[in-house]
Amino acid sequence: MVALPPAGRRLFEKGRRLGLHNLVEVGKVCYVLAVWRQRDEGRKLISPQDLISRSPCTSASRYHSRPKVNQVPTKVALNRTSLYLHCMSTKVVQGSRRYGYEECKATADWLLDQAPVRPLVGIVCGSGLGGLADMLKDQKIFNYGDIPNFPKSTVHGHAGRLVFGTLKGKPCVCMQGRFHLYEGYPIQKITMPMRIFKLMGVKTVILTNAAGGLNQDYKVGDVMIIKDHINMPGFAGINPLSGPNEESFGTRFPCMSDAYDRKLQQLAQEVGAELGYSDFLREGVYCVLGGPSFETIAECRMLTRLGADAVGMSTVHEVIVARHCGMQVFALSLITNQAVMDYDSHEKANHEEVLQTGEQRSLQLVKLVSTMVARLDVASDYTNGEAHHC
Ligand SMILES: O=P(O)(O)O[C@H]1O[C@H](CO)[C@@H](O)[C@H]1O
Ligand SMILES: Nc1nc2[nH]cnc2c(=O)[nH]1
Repeated sequence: MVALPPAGRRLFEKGRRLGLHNLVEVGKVCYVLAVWRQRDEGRKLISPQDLISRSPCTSASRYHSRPKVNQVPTKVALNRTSLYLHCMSTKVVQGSRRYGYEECKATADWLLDQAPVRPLVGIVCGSGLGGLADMLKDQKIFNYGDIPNFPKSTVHGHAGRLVFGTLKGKPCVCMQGRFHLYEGYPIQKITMPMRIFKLMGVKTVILTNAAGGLNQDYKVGDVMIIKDHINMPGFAGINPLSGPNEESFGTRFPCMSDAYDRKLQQLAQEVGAELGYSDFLREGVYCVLGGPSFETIAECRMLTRLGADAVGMSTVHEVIVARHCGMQVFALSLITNQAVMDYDSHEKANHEEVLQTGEQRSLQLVKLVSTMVARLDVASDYTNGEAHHC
């Protein structure tokens, strides 16, 4: 065993504590930590691409005569001469920079390398609303479990697949399944896909969710255009932007009074009216709670008094992160159940009813969203028009 410099030794030990006994065989390696011997270089965390482009004669690249971009060296030799390399799982990296730019970039690059299109529109499917992804043409599907750094879906009704394709000619990416606080993931992790969307070139994010109707005028099956939100966990300091600000994504103190794009709300109203959906199309305020327990009667009454029209366990965290990095946001709630407000009621909120309502309204939601996407005025930063296709 060669003598490692202290920084390298600490990382090596940390990797072992995390169970990475054979670093050489860590499959989902996304980062390479290069510890340079030269004092003035210090410690550097670099992406595989950087490593490959910057140091063509490292032991890693020598081992794999010419590693492809995004192909992380699977075997790393340690040598005394100039460079010590360690392949680390993101677990190790998390300790210093949690779900930051580098991890998001590595995942975005990994996806773009294989995706058929550079998406301009990102869609998130709520509980039971995964059918939205089926409308994409020329699909390329990634299971979440195969995507570096991506969490896995654990909730019934969230398939756990990222689907690329085109919708009415617009390049899209669709999350067939999202992540929730109650699944036990850190809030930064559940919102990470928004930053990955951004880095892939997404301009507009369309989020859908299943929600309980608090507004007494709402009926099961109504579709609510979200015009504003109440971030209940945020009141307790649970906000995806807590911690050091990632300046490369956005400002420390992002504005939220314009979170939901007004023009897109208008477009949804117009499209809804044209499709004959006005009877069940609403506009209101969505309140997020942590879940997974549904609300008590007293909680529902309180939320109504606070001005919420619908309650759920998602979306708001994603919206905050999407707005922080400058994407345009539109969101819809499908009212899958009536929140129970009355002690005489025998109704009980349950996930089966949520999924069932999703299925029943699926067609109309698909039509509404796809017609909106067809009319979206999105343009790519990737200059010439053809660049949407990779
Ligand atoms: O918000 P989505 O993901 O649509 O799911 C909603 O439905 C589930 C409860 O039935 C909760 O996860 C709630 O947040
Ligand atoms: N918190 C919450 N989430 C939901 N998702 C679908 N229905 C509900 C509900 O009634 N309450």
